[in-house]
Amino acid sequence: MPQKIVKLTVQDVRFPTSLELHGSDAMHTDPDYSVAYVVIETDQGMRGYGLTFTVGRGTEIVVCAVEALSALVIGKSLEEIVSDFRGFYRLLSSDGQMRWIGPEKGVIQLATAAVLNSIWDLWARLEGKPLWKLLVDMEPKKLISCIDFRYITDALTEQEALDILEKAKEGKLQRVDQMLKEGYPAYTTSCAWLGYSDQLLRQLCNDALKDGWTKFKVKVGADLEDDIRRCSLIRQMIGPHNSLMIDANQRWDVGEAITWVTKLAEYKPLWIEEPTCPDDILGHAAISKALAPLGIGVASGEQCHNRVMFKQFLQAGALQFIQIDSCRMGSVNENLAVLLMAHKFNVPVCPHAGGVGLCELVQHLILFDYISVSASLDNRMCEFVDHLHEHFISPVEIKNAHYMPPKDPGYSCEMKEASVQSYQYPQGEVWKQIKKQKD
Ligand SMILES: C[C@H](O)[C@@H](O)[C@@H](O)[C@H](O)C(=O)O
Ligand SMILES: [Mg+2]
Repeated sequence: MPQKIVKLTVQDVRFPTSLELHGSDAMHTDPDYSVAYVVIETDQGMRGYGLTFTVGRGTEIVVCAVEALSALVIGKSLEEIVSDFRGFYRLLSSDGQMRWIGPEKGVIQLATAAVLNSIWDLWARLEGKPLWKLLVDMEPKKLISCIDFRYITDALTEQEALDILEKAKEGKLQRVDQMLKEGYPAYTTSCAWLGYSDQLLRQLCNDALKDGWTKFKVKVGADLEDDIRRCSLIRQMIGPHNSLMIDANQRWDVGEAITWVTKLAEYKPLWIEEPTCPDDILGHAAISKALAPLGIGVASGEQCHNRVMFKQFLQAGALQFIQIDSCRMGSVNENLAVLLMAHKFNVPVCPHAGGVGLCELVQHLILFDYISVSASLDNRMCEFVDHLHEHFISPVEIKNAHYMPPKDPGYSCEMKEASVQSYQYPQGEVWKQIKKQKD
């Protein structure tokens, strides 16, 4: 019996993380981690859950965009959608009256991600598999049929994508077993948000070392003296062999990025993340070239709009680490394209995660990448941030600094009903209290 989607709801759910400066960086000094939370329902009572991550006030705009897209979803059956998923992706991303406000970028692409994430979740639930397993078990031809190759065939053809997936069939079962036993390597960003005091940073870093973390990311970019002090402190605590990454969240101009990072080179960062404007492909290429002799790579992607931008970053040799994001681009469909392109260009994928639900979602994609695409763990790791997992029905499981593969069917982003109620903006209890205290 086909599952016809008869309902789509979207909610504005915000967490007051700015109160303790969790998530703060050189550009987002007081973020309230938020989601546009989507629930779709079929005529047979099945549900799919999806979300996109946003920050604070921006959420209400994303919610409007999801509402605008909902008419394209309601009335379709899941079978109809997944039998031509490429076509459905195009329907959402190329709607003649809405593509003007994108195309495939910004608010409308965040909304597309939320909607498509809920469809992938529903599909995986109906197959009784966690999303990563749905992808891993899917025949290459079917996987390819989910990807829109428009604008990327000069970098990756369908045939090349198929060949990559066919080739990676070798050793796949062993890699599934390995992941189930060991999990996928992770790094932590939780210790060193920009707004944290040195004392807190020290304490969190100490705890993380005790918990077996070996890779740490530090926020930089607002004040050079602060950065020198914080990087030196962390490097001293973690020792010479653990990894340190730094993240400027787009703070600098190109020349400034090169000078600033050169001054931090003695702390041996593996990468500088988002040194400049996320749209500046040639700028990133220039920074990469200047920092290569220092052994520092450039990473970016959490605010990279779409597969076309990633294509150009790869073609220009502008990034040494590709940071896919489960909610910024057009969901699994578009991320599959980027994983395959990154493989062709031989650039490791180290996903962006954190926020609300980003770890829950992206772990599926990186497991798929290892098992079915890259077959390598060299220079690869997935971000982890230890906030807000308690609001999810199937939260991530971290063991010994590794993501353990999720077992529950779906895409892991169903939230607890009580959390959605309390944190809904502005009517949730938590926000009412905050307002009362302010008044
Ligand atoms: C506002 C957010 O916390 C960002 O700072 C965060 O996503 C960050 O760039 C990261 O790499 O985790
Ligand atoms: Mg970042």
